Amino acid sequence: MTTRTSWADLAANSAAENVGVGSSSDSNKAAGSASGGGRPVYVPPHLRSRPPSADPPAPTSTAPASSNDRPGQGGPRWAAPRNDYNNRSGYGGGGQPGGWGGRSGGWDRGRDREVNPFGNDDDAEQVFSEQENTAINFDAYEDIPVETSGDNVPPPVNTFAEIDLGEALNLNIRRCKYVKPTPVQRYTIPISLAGRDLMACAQTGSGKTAAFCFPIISGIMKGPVPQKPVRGARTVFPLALILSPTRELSMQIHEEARKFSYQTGVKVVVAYGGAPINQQLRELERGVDILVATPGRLVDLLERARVSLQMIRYLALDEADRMLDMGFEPQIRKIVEQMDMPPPGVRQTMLFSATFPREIQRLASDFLANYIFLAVGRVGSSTDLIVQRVEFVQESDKRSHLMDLLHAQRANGAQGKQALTLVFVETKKGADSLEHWLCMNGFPATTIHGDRSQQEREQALRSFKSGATPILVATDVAARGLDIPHVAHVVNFDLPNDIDDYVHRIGRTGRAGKTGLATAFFNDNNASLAKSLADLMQEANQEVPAWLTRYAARSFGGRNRRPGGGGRFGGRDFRRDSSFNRGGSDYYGGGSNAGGYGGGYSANVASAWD
Ligand SMILES: Nc1ncnc2c1ncn2[C@@H]1O[C@H](COP(=O)(O)OP(=O)(O)OP(=O)(O)O)[C@@H](O)[C@H]1O
Repeated sequence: MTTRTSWADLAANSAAENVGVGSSSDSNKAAGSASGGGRPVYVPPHLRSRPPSADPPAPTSTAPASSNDRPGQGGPRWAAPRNDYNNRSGYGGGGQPGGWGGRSGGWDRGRDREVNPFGNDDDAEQVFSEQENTAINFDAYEDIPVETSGDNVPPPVNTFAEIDLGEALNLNIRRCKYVKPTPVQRYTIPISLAGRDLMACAQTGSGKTAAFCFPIISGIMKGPVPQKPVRGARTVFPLALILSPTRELSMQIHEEARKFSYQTGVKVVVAYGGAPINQQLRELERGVDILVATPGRLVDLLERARVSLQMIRYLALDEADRMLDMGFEPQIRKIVEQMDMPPPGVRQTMLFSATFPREIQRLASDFLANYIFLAVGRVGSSTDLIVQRVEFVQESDKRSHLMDLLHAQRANGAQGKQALTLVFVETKKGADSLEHWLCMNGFPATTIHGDRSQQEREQALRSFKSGATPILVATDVAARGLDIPHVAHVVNFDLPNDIDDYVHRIGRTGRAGKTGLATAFFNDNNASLAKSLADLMQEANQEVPAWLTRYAARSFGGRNRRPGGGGRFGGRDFRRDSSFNRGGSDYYGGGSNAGGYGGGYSANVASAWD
């Protein structure tokens, strides 16, 4: 069953492509803070922004300390690069008489100059610098199937230039070297700018982060200056809330959003668990327009009355299906429904994921008003770009099999090029023990899981990204959202129980138009996954081993079994399902924009989700 030769070729090709045709150099830093393998100690975002001593002093302000103050909005910030929002009342004089006006782009009140998030001091970059190529492979997306449904869906755009995002944001898009919008961006940005609620399902690695960040930043830039409600002096009132399920993903979104909002006057702050809350509180007090947070830490901040959601205009849930599954749903309901957030229809709500099971769509619809459903891509991941292999490996043989793969990868890997391998395991203990074993056998590995301290998690991620430790053993904490360039190979050492988790895991490679390789070890313990795995692979034009097909045919009753065959991925609006009986047109509005792809897809998704 071993396919060492062909596997090795694939790994080598994938490695070469991942290294040689890397994604944006900026994106390498996007995850955070986290890059910079040479740095011994993690420096939290707010400390990274400490002023150089030569910085000019912060301007004096006579304005009251409103947490939503946007520094610089009255002055040269708007004057220099942009002239498109000059006529907005409020962004200038108003309640902030010259308060921040003296600062050219990006001065932060009471402290220092806005640190340039594009600054290129990242060690991780140097490892790959020769090979960096910032272009996303759009050819891979040319004929991508797209479906929209809902009332009056705004038409998509083809270029960023067609959209009035504002000059400062456009400049940052160019700094990110985004030449044109990805398909999910082409559709979602006009929808969001039109003020519509949205449930968007698009493949892993296809640019969803920018898809929700751009309209939020642009909307805050253009929107009226908020009047801070009278409340506890230390309560802050963000205008936008972006929730994500893991700390590392929140950090990554924060870093991305900081780049997009550089010199726009829009202030982005992150709050997540495992890090000292006092530092985050201090950062919040300096002003926040967009708060990126994990649910647990946000609840803490809300209960301390240090954050109020009263002024929220935009709510985005990244990995929304995960945020609404059993683990997170109570917290999310508390945040969205039981605190002081404006209701659906008043705020604008955007939900994004690569997977959207029907049951979760139903739950999610509670948070939305007259929303548009968007599905980009045929399946729940850019699986055409990811070569998927599944090998039958008994539990007791997994380690030696992994060793074979790694040796083959090492032997066939492109000379001098560093390809990263991400190995998913079931348990935290299993992660530690596999990491130890790999290190003992001469393969530098590190691990990320929920039993490690936050500092250890961040250090592990930095070390992996930089290439210093090219193997990362992870639990599902690393399965979603993380955008790590140069991951050439994802190994499912232990397969997950849920096919959606598999989709997200393999999506850590093959991102932004690049190809990748995913290998799964399958044995009897995974029998319940056989059917959905075989269906997924078939749908993505992958070679399905005959033995897996036989397992699939035998697997009855597994939780992932999808009777009716065919696809099961999130490309269908549950409101269009015949079993959805809540008022039909009332609810769904009937305006379907489905199109752009043929019956195959529709037929497949029609049988989705039993
Ligand atoms: N328009 C664009 N042009 C070029 N690169 C882009 C563009 N938009 C996004 N990217 C890059 O594509 C990569 C993937 O983007 P992102 O992390 O937002 O994917 P995602 O859809 O959220 O994936 P996941 O489902 O895994 O969370 C990032 O490195 C990002 O910088």
